[in-house]
Amino acid sequence: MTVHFGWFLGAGFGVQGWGDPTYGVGYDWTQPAIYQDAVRAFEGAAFDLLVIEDGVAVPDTYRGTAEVNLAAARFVPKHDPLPLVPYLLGATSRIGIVPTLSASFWEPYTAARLLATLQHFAHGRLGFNVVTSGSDLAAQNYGLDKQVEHDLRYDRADEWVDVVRALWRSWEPGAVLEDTVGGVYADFRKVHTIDHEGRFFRVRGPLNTLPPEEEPVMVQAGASGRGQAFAGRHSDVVLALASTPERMKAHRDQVRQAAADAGRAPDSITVLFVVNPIPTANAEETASVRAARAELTQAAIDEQLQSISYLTNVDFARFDLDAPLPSFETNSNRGTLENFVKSAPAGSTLREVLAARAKADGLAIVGTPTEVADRLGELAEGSGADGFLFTGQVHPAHVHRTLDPLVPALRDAGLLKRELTSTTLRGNLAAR
Ligand SMILES: Cc1cc2nc3c(=O)[nH]c(=O)nc-3n(C[C@H](O)[C@H](O)[C@H](O)COP(=O)(O)O)c2cc1C
Repeated sequence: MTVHFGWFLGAGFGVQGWGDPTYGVGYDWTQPAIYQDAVRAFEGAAFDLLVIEDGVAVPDTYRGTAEVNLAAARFVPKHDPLPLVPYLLGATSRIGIVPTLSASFWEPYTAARLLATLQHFAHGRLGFNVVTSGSDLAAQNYGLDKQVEHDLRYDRADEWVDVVRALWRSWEPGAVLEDTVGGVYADFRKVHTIDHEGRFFRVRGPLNTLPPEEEPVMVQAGASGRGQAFAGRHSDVVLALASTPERMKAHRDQVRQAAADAGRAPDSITVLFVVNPIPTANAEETASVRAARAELTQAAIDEQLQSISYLTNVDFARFDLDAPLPSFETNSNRGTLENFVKSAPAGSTLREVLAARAKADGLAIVGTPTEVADRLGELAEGSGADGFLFTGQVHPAHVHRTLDPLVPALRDAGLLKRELTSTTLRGNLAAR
């Protein structure tokens, strides 16, 4: 049986290919062209969607400085993904395009209007990845001293989604008459205020543009219990990280239970796992790729620590690498911290955690194209996963190094469909 495939652009609309020997050769990451080339390749491969990550801060949590992040172009610089969307839509005709929006920093009215406009351009191919933005640094760009409490962010996001959808429904179907004889563009009886007065938002409505015929697909990646409850209530698609069939199954079961708890059909949510396939030519290359990835150099330590520091708002430079990692809580990405800590047995030192993460393939699936396809087949079968998002930058060489060998192997394995049968994202997600 085929499953869904897509691409998660983890670097966002940011620097692509820094560190690769061909960085910047014949392309400019600040311009739309390489993203258009990449999305054409994804559509040609019959991938259902492209998700574009986003964040709104320059990380300087690790060692109290932005030095490592700026030197390695990690999380920064990054363009706003929304202006890229029309370029990607213009380059394609079937694949879904999913930019990220923050329910913590966007007014629901602004989001509802912007997404409605883009969905008209997209003819049903738009999605939106809703995040609650755990970073204190981001909060400080929006007038706060620090980010509001974790679960409260999701309470606010719940109301945010309700308001966005109420605005999309503020025009009844059939409101637009375009009656040129009678001189009536739209029927005022079918366009309603929403008069929302909630805990976090006051919005009168109605939306001052036409709602799209098909509402954009809501995507979400919360991993904590509260994050999953939010997804269970509202999401069409859930993105998740897990590397074994058992963990994938557990995560998927939790999300489906959250949907049931919210009175929705569990099948109404498509759960996609993010993986990093690394196709190799043979066993020898597989071994050397694994060995290189397992080496805990200072650069590799910095790479792991800058990332976990930013994602948890905690400077990991303050922990002794050779002492057991103390237990602590984060108000930021709870699920991310839990995954990090669980990478090694309880009581492990920070260095042991980092080493275990470097050594384990994690999200990486290293092997020949057939081995990668077989592994994805096992993961899908063992977990019931609805599909996978490949993560990686859209450096042109990287896209082709990944897709050219893997697409035929995935098709041979019966996992990847040959074409997108629908012209809408909902339609493609409903088809297998
Ligand atoms: C695949 C994936 C993609 C994500 N994309 C973003 C993103 O673009 N921007 C962002 O601020 N957070 C992003 N997140 C973070 C999640 O929205 C969420 O905060 C995180 O998984 C922790 O879950 P929790 O908030 O329930 O604790 C992503 C997480 C995952 C697993």
